[in-house]
Amino acid sequence: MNYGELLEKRIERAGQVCVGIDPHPNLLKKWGLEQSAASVEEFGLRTVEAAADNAAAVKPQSALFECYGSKGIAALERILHEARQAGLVTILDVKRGDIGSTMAAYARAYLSVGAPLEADAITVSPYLGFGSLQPAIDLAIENGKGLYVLGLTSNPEGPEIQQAKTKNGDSVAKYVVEHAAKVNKSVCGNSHIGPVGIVAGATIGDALARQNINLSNAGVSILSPGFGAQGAGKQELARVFNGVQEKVLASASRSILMNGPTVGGLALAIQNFRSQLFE
Ligand SMILES: O=c1ccn([C@@H]2O[C@H](COP(=O)(O)O)[C@@H](O)[C@H]2O)c(=O)[nH]1
Repeated sequence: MNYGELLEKRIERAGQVCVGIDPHPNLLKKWGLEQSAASVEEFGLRTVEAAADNAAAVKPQSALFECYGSKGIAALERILHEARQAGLVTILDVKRGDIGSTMAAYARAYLSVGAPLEADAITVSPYLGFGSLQPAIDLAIENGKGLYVLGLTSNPEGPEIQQAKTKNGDSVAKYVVEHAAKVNKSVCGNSHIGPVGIVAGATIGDALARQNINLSNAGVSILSPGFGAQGAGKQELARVFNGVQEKVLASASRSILMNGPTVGGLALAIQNFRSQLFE
């Protein structure tokens, strides 16, 4: 099964919702956990349990595990493994991007079958040139994995680069989307979700329309952070993604995780997030 098929199947069952696993120090404290690798593992596993029946995907934030060194990475490995066992789509938010030869190694680290940090998809940065991502694209296609390329990120600093104009007058973000669409078309004709998705924050206002970015025929899954703690809600989902809402995988971390530490509290928060956006 390729990434698009996996995601579609899971969304059909549990909705267009992704739960971020971001064990920030203040959340660990709120959950009554100390700051340690064992705690972030506990934090992640409880979140996975809560998401298992209520979300399509989980998105661990790699940085918040890397803080704890090798033990934090081991915790991340276990969480990714358990999430995949639970049938969740795993998107590792690791925002990798490097020259092609190194990108190939990053791709092997996350997108190889049986790798310790194997995920179903990862986030990648196109700012060394879209072509630098080719080794990751190739491995994703080979192994039925996915990539989410940073297109229009949810943070306020994003537009200065992402919405800057390229030589032909189009924005960098439009260029990124067009390249993603080209890959998806070559793999699956754009009628289904292809291996290359786009990160587009729910906080970007009318950026898609202003830059004439068409996501409807691009074969992309749209990973959309910005909900909850960053301020976006149902109105933004409708306005920002007018006409392409069915492609959105809405992601929230802190606004859900603040409802821990119990699995029941987290599960309810995920259900509420889903119903507030999609019902
Ligand atoms: O454009 C982007 C890309 C990634 N993120 C990541 O998503 C979560 C958001 O957390 P919240 O607590 O829901 O704000 C976090 O891991 C970011 O690194 C993003 O916010 N925007």
